[in-house]
Amino acid sequence: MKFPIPAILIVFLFGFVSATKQQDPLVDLEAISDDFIYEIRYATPNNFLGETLYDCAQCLLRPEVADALVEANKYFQEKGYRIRIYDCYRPLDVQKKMWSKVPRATYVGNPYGNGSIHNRGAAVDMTLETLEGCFVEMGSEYDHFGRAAHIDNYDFSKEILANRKLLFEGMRKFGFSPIRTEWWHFSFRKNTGYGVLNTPLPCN
Ligand SMILES: C[C@@H](N)C(=O)N[C@H](C)C(=O)O
Ligand SMILES: [Zn+2]
Repeated sequence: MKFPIPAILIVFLFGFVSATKQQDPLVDLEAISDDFIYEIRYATPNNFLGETLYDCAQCLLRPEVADALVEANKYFQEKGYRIRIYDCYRPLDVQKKMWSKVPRATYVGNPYGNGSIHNRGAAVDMTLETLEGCFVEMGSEYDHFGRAAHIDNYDFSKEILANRKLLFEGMRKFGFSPIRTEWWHFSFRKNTGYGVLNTPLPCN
């Protein structure tokens, strides 16, 4: 099949621009919006490893992922909720520590395989709370690695199922997909196009 030269050039340029864009540096979510609540668990010992893994509590994401999350948060705010962030970008070395404790790809991305979408700055772990700061029950604790966290488990009260529905529907509208085994984890679309990073969080 023959393509005219300008068409080939346009396809090439589009590919180049979008590949470059996907390697854009990470942005700090707090610098672009004041409307999130942060509880970065891996910056505290209150996590499944029981140790502090980050030197500071920051939510870094690829720019287009951060922008989409801001839009998702606006959507939830209109409904009386807001996003509480548990984790964003995660350096590959931290992923290795997690894997040494839980080497199960259903719950922790394999750092010796494709890595985690968190390592690419394109995933977020989060929940919802009301605008008054009240807890919204999702059926399990964050990082509970078991059936109570699975999104295809419907063995919950109507209230919990409604809360999960709100969460998943809202996130999907803005390009985020959940994973089957963790209700709190959302990966942004086209996520494997972003490179894996191992830069520590730039704490000042
Ligand atoms: C460890 C947990 N919070 C998580 O993010 N798991 C997914 C599968 C990941 O590591 O990418
Ligand atoms: Zn996650």
